[in-house]
Amino acid sequence: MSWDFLLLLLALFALLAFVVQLLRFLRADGDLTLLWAEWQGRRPEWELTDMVVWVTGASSGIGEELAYQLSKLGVSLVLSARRVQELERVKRRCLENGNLKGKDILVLPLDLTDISSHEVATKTVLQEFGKIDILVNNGGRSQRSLCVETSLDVYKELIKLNYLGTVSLTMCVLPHMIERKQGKIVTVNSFTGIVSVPLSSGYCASKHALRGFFNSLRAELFEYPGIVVSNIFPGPVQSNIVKNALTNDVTQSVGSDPDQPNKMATSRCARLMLVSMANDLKEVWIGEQPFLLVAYLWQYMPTWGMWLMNILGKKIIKNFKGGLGTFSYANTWRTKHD
Ligand SMILES: NC(=O)c1ccc[n+]([C@@H]2O[C@H](COP(=O)([O-])OP(=O)(O)OC[C@H]3O[C@@H](n4cnc5c(N)ncnc54)[C@H](O)[C@@H]3O)[C@@H](O)[C@H]2O)c1
Repeated sequence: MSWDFLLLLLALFALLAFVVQLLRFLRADGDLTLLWAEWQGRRPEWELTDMVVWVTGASSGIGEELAYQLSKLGVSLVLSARRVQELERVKRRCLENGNLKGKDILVLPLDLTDISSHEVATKTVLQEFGKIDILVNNGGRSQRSLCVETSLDVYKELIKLNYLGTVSLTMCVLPHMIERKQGKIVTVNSFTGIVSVPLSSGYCASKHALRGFFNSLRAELFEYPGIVVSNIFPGPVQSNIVKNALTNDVTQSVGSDPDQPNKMATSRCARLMLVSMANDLKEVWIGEQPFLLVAYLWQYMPTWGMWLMNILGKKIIKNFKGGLGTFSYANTWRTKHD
């Protein structure tokens, strides 16, 4: 066999390996660090047991599903949102399907916009369980309205809830984590904290603000390597986020979500969040294609990302005005993961 032939074989093999990796990447539903952690990293079942985990927005969607998966890991859970009956329902399901006893779950009603209540809520958790290992800043609301038609009250509400409410609760919990020199602050951001999309200007602004705040906070906590500040950026996930999204009027919500079947399963998103927590990942992207690729494009080639968004934006706005799902343009090229 000649050297030329051997080199050709080697080149073909390298090309094949590259194509396989590219295809894997195109089917990925998380960033590569996260998928590596899921494959080779620490498992939530080993790492997160015996922890006290406080989840805001636990009455619905991602927070609710996270509560169910956490309840199977043997953690102590604090469930917060505004509606007590909904939290009690989630608690009952956690007890039915998980490994916890009634005393392991605290239902703690909390309105993120009622900032004056956050200190008392934090003290209540500490009195009940003596520590907070993980704060999951998950509660929030989205928006579907054109900027030019939107009342300033909508912007105020989104910043008050998504940004200031989250910052305020974090500031209440932080001194306790600093005292213990350990803890995890996990904030559910969004792809819209990276990519700016039409119809969500106030929501994008609140999520971009969260990204800036928590990245600065992490840098300030350099003396406390045991405190992990983790930002989770999901793409579209099945939940009530669009149904409850604000419109151009702060008293009105959207009320329905035609896109629901086209989104990532809530259970998959929650599982990848647990993997991130177990592996102390600091920036985590979770989403199906093509949304994940759009996030990569926006982050690494912003001019192309903005060019693409101008094209998609027209379609998104047209769909919204026609009462269709805003993502229906993406249905032809989606990966499906359970
Ligand atoms: N579902 C998605 O497509 C998606 C994508 C990216 C990011 N997110 C983020 O995920 C988080 C969870 O949203 P979801 O998708 O599960 O939606 P959801 O509407 O199903 O759940 C939102 C939760 O936040 C709570 N909440 C709303 N206002 C509150 C307030 N004033 N005080 C306390 N709690 C309040 C709700 O009661 C609910 O429990 C949000 O921060 C959202 O921005 C969602």
